[in-house]
Amino acid sequence: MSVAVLGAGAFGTALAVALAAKGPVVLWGRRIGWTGENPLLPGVTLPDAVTVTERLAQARAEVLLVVIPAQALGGFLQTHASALEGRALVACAKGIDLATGRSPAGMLAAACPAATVAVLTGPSFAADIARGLPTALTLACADAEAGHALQHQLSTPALRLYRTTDVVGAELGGALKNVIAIAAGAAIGAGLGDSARAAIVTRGFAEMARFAAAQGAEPETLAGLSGLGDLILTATSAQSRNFRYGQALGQGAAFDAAVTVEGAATARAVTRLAAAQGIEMPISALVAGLAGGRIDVKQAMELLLARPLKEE
Ligand SMILES: NC(=O)C1=CN([C@@H]2O[C@H](COP(=O)(O)OP(=O)(O)OC[C@H]3O[C@@H](n4cnc5c(N)ncnc54)[C@H](OP(=O)(O)O)[C@@H]3O)[C@@H](O)[C@H]2O)C=CC1
Ligand SMILES: O=C(CO)COP(=O)(O)O
Repeated sequence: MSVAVLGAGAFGTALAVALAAKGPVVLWGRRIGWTGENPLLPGVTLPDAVTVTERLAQARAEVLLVVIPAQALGGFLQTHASALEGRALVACAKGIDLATGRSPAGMLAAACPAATVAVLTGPSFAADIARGLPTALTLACADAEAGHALQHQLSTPALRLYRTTDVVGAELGGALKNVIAIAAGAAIGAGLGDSARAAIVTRGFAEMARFAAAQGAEPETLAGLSGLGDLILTATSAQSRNFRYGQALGQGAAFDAAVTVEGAATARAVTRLAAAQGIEMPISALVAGLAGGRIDVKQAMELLLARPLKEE
């Protein structure tokens, strides 16, 4: 099986490094301005088995891992969908597209109807994967047979993939945990304490599960690696860009706009979808307000605490 990774950011590069343990990997980026070490993944030297290219035609593999941020994926597909058609496409981004309300796998399936679409998601920092640290992820594919094959093709001794056919649940867990991680970071940044963070993470998980169930996801998927597992990682680690962005909001500090923070746009996208479906997502709505600069953390907390008392 041949593998190519599309998107040479931190995560794409890390996945290419990990999969190079099993054979040659092509890593495609639209503008590779580096040699030897990707500045988005400092300290990681590429193995010889990884070929880096700016020519998409060189990424002619059977399995393509698509690791382009959710809000950029639509633009990429507009130009390049025909080059991806008919292959096994593994969506690795975590978000919901603001323009269409679709998940990355949904966007791939719409753009490439003859492709087999799967999802790779779960708790994993690029730096950990690239260093070969043990990691467990979820491989989701509606086609159980194809999912089984991909699970084995993409697992390595350090990267252990569990499989599911619940694509919707796996993707929503990964997208929504970023939103809640921003809220957790904001609470810590504003000095509200670890107890407040635990409350936000737990109530945030409740709204993740509520929204996902309404889209047809299995509750077990949300409670697994792709949902709760990734929420725990992202809401508790300063390695997370979403958490750090939230922290900056809580501190009233500036944050580098060039850093990928999927949860900011996803908060807006999910708030819009939830409102249209009558689903209550108070924390996500407040994160959308915070990210849009419409409210500050103090106002957000006042609004949360003023909500009517209710059953858990
Ligand atoms: N980093 C991590 O630890 C993890 C990340 N993820 C997910 O992976 C996805 C990618 O994140 P990550 O790699 O970290 O992000 P980075 O910010 O490190 O890199 C993003 C990459 O996407 C490229 N890109 C942006 N727009 C396009 C486009 N239109 N066409 C082609 N390439 C494009 C950028 O290229 P350019 O420099 O040219 O703009 C850049 O190389 C996100 O959804 C993230 O949530 C998932 C798990 C872990
Ligand atoms: O998805 C991730 C960990 O599983 C990476 O999180 P950040 O994008 O917040 O860094």
